[in-house]
Amino acid sequence: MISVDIDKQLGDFALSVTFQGDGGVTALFGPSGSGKTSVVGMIAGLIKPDRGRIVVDGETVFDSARGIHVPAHRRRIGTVFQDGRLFPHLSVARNLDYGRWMTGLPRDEAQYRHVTELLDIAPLVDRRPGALSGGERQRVALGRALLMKPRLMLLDEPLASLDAGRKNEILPYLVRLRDDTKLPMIYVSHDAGEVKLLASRVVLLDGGRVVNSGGVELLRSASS
Ligand SMILES: Nc1ncnc2c1ncn2[C@@H]1O[C@H](COP(=O)(O)OP(=O)(O)OP(=O)(O)O)[C@@H](O)[C@H]1O
Repeated sequence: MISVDIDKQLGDFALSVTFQGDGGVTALFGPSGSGKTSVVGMIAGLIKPDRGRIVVDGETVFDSARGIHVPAHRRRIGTVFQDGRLFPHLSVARNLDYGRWMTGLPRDEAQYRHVTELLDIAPLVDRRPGALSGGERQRVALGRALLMKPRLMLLDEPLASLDAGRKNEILPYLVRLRDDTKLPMIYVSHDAGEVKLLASRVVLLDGGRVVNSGGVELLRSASS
């Protein structure tokens, strides 16, 4: 489903990462500074690797040897960051529509209804992000990513900015999203509990390298 083999020098930090993800949730797990966000940025198309290859759903989106670097908005990858990154001056409805519009897709009313119901965000559509709780903002960010009909979801610590109560409020939505959409996902976290709940595969990163990969049982011996 996704295959990553990339090298990138970021200042003094050398990143060299190879892994494959299946159709389920693949967690990128590792301590702060291990390179998780940089890997996400390269899969999303926001950072260009120095060398390597990234294949998503059978399409090569980056290949240094063949000079392929598909721009981020053409990768059909839904990305959700820790802080949601909603546009503060746009209503929730317009935020939701943004990803779809950017990718040039026609509006799909049935999908819009389904996604807003799945995430319980229909009652929020007239508000601006400033009038939402942190958890509501993340649900809108998830909805915006889903509405661009991605073939892969990249979730970069989507719960990290939330307190424990809000985390527990959002986790069931992530489980629902995983089970309902069946979209492959890359889930970045340094919270072993979240990863055990959501992921089917774990890729352990440390110092810009993959130090192990396999099932969630790997987390028994890993520190968070
Ligand atoms: N543009 C850059 N220039 C120089 N160094 C960078 C750059 N981007 C990232 N780095 C360094 O690369 C390393 C990995 O950073 P990255 O944000 O990918 O780690 P992370 O595992 O996501 O960390 P965290 O869990 O704290 O978000 C860090 O040492 C960081 O300082």
